[in-house]
Amino acid sequence: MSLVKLYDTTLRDGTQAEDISFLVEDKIRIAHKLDECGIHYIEGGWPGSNPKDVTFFKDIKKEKLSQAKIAAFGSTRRAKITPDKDQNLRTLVASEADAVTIFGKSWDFQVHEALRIPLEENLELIFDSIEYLKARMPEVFYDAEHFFDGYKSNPEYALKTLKAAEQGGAACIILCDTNGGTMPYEVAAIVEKVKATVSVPLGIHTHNDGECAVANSIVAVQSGIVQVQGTINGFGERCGNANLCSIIPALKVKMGAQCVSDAQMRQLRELSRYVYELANLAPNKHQPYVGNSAFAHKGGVHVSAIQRHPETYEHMRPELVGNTTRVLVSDLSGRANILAKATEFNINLDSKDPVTLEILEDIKAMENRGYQFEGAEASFELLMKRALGTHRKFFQVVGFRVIDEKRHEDEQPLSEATIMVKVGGKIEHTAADGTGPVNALDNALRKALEKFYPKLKDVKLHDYKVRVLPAGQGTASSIRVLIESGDKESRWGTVGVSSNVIEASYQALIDSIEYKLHRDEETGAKK
Ligand SMILES: CC(=O)SCCNC(=O)CCNC(=O)[C@H](O)C(C)(C)COP(=O)(O)OP(=O)(O)OC[C@H]1O[C@@H](n2cnc3c(N)ncnc32)[C@H](O)[C@@H]1OP(=O)(O)O
Ligand SMILES: CC(=O)C(=O)O
Repeated sequence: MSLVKLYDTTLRDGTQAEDISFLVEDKIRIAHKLDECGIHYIEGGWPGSNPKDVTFFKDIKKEKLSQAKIAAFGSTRRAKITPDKDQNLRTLVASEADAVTIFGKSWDFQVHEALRIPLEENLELIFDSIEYLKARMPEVFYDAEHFFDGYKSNPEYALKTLKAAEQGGAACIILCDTNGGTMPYEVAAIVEKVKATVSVPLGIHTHNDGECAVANSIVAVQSGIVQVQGTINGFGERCGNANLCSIIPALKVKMGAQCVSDAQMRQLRELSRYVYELANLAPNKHQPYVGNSAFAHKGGVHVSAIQRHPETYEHMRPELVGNTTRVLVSDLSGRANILAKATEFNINLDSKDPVTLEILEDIKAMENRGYQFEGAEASFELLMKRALGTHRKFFQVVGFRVIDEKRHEDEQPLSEATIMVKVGGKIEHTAADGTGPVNALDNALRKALEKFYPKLKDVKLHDYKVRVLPAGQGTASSIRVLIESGDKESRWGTVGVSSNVIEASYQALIDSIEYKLHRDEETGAKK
């Protein structure tokens, strides 16, 4: 299959998503990453919309990209004025972008309702806006907005709008499923009709309202489309755009199409996470191809089989997109899960070793009480060490007390914790306050232990999640606390369960500190 050009609109349509906004500096950084990953066109924004997008086009001119072209976005001219008087078209030219993309109406209903102009006049808008830009810009693309809905409503008129774009000189006409409700079989049939009418190369731009954006893009490529528009992680207006993180491997691995190199595709997971990070959003762990769970195996039958051959439960090798196979441990585990985890932690276990069965039974009993080890791999590693007798007790908590006090209804509550620990025969008794009882307990515990283990100063609490487990007993039901801690080298998760939230937090905090001390000892890190 021939080359499919990738056109990324994360910086324009991506920012039309609720919760997503990028600073100009973020946009420049993302543009560099997209360029490194082999994206052919990067739509930087709509310069006629806001000063930030104008600045992006000014600033990106000073940057050196290895291959990507920068595209500016806008609409056809407004009615009743000539293109040279249209501020939007003028700012597109002033952007000095490598390419320009304008959208225009294909659907008679939109012309009547959104533009409120005669159908013929819309054809003029499309034709002369493109003609004007074509004379001034290196490359002009035409986004045929609502094309599929327009075609279904009035095929003759929808095709006429494309003819106007072709006559105006568009280098590529992009068929848009703007409302995102088109089905894959409709895309295939309509693209065939378009190919019989226009000879300009075609592109596709789909939205995900019917959950078919990726499928629709793939079908369009199968039907001969040569440009695919989409966004990283599928960010975009309403339910989002076609997700390039899924489209790229689908094109390369499944369809044998050329788009980016193998090395560039291996950066896809990193690119996905980079964009989440700059958007200040947590990555979607269940995202196909690049998510943490995309190649994570939980069922014992699956884990046993993938160890015999990964293709038994993986549709492709995760390394191709920079991802990895993961094995989860839960009450759905069998011996294979435990053995795989042991290997990951450099622990020697045999499937026939009674310890393996003991660990498996412990896990199932603990999960039954509400523990969950999927996000708490550090607690699981400690559990294995306890079963194997390799767990070392670095300290002993003799006791603790947490006080939460509100002295006046207008005052913030005060939290204070005192703790007594024993390390190698020495007793340490400390107190600390905190923004809440758990924070106070964490501060007191670390204050007591830092004297003996100064590296604990590096440990930070990154995430704290509390889940009330369904028991139907109101405040007497069990509480599960999941903590994510980290130091300069890595992050790790621990878990605690109790009917008392402080006790559950305490268990997770103790595991976190014990994990850090074990790991430092094993890696030879200085106290
Ligand atoms: C399918 C898509 O995703 S298209 C991209 C959508 N993205 C955005 O809208 C984000 C950026 N937009 C903006 O900053 C603003 O909407 C602007 C600056 C572009 C325009 O702002 P305003 O002039 O205040 O117009 P408003 O936002 O109300 O939009 C309606 C106007 O757009 C016009 N319009 C809509 N589509 C088109 C089109 N394809 N060609 C020409 N004009 C169009 C309408 O006719 C209407 O103009 P009118 O009020 O003179 O009749
Ligand atoms: C152009 C565009 O963003 C759309 O039609 O959805």
